[in-house]
Amino acid sequence: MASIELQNITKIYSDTKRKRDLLAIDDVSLTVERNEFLCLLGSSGCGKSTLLNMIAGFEKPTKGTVTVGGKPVDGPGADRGMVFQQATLMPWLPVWENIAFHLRLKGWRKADRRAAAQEYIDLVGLKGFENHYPAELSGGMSQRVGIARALLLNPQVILMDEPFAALDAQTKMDMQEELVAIWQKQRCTIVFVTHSVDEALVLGTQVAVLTSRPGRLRERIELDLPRPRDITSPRFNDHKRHILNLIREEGLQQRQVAAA
Ligand SMILES: Nc1ncnc2c1ncn2[C@@H]1O[C@H](COP(=O)(O)OP(=O)(O)OP(=O)(O)O)[C@@H](O)[C@H]1O
Repeated sequence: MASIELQNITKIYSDTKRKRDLLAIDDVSLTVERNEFLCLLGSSGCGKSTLLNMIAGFEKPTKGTVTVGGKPVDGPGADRGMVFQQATLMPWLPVWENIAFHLRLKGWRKADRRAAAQEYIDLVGLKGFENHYPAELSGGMSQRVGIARALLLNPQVILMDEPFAALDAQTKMDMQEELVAIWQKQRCTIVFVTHSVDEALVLGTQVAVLTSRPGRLRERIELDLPRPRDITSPRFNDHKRHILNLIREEGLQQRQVAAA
């Protein structure tokens, strides 16, 4: 059974201030198989976050259906973990309590929460920082906490919305490598939003390229590249050239529409 299925998804936002509707997503159908790492790629405003938020259950499609593990999505659920661009940690709680926060809501005892958190603290490389507070962490460390928090409930699916966008180049590369290692170890399905072609090619098993607004599925590309990815290899660059051409065509079409 597919992990995620989007069937003929359309999303229209009502812009009440300007008294008009905005077609954000137009008839997108997409299947994500179990253990796949799908990168959603497209220009700013093409609807990547909107699609992700519909899988998360934060937004409802205007038309179409979203199912995860065969069940229709009708709101957020523990089967889907979410990682945002900013880690949104609770500043008054130490690292381990931030990671195990869901367990606190479920009424787990402190010692059990602490033990459950440790496994994920080790997994994301935060050993030694268990009792640090968010203000004492770097951007990359905060994102590690966010990833550990999402993994703790052992979700089928992890949804990531540009989680490394605010990090410096070196930390970003390190985090990408770590994320691939975690994904290989945990065997979960990841949908990862990015506007970086390189990031999509380094991470994904597949890339879904969206058109400029309204977001439609322009092309889905299977990445048959060995890991770790060699960003200088001819095959990597063939994919990159192809995707950049698609994005360039999109930009051109958008400018022609705007000028008409
Ligand atoms: N809650 C909302 N109400 C109204 N319009 C919205 C809402 N959320 C998003 N939009 C609009 O829908 C379109 C798609 O937005 P979305 O954030 O999904 O794009 P994106 O591809 O993730 O962009 P970016 O890469 O810049 O984050 C945009 O035009 C945006 O203004």
